[in-house]
Amino acid sequence: MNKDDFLLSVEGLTVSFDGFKAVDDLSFYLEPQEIRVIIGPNGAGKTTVLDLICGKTRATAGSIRFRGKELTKMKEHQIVHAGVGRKFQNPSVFEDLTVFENLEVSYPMGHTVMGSLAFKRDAAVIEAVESVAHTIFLQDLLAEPAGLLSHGQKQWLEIGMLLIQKPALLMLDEPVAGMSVAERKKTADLLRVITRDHTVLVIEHDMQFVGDIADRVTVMHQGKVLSEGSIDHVKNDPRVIEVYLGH
Ligand SMILES: Nc1ncnc2c1ncn2[C@@H]1O[C@H](COP(=O)(O)OP(=O)(O)OP(=O)(O)O)[C@@H](O)[C@H]1O
Repeated sequence: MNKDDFLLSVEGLTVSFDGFKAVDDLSFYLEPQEIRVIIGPNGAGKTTVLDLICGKTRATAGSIRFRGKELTKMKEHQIVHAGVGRKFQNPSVFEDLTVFENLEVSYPMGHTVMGSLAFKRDAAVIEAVESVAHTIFLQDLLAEPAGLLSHGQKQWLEIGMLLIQKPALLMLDEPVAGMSVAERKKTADLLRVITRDHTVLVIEHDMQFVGDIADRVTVMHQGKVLSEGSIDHVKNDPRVIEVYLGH
């Protein structure tokens, strides 16, 4: 694949915190519409990589190219605008608003929560909300306050709040943590649907789930790539077994 064909190219990415390199000369490449999962032991630098891509943390060195743009030079809101959506580990939905309203306020029209509630709903917004609600299995719960949803449903709603902004790259930090087995399975189905239009970068520890969703797996250790490839490739890599899977 030509380098320009990658959706995201991370090269030589490094960040030091008081001399400690949490991410150390890291390079990896994402193809359009792939699901990539980053795995690795605690402290390997996985979350920091997502922080660097979304602009929350500034790189010490290296480059993050996304659709021809250099993200390391951009501010967080510019990176969102460029098409990168990030979901953190804990769901942060608006508990007092309904499912419909949570999706509506996330629709990319620059509304504040109050401004958005006051404005007249137009057909395009309603259509987008209903379509996303269907994708995230909440089409029958549009009038339900988000605070009454299960933990798993809140996670899906938050994914929906990103989807409605149509990011080209969706980054999810441990999306199935705290979910039931049935919810994990539905989330795997959801991610497969999402990749028809989006590239997905996921951090995950649950190896069953990783095997269910990953096109490719990148294993991190001490801020670097330890191994990369299919789930079978990394599962059988003796270095991965030694530092991660064997524990
Ligand atoms: N802002 C920061 N300042 C100082 N050190 C940090 C900062 N952010 C992360 N670190 C350190 O960088 C290392 C990598 O942390 P990170 O959270 O990226 O690891 P991780 O692979 O996501 O781990 P986990 O699986 O436990 O979430 C850790 O040693 C952490 O303490």
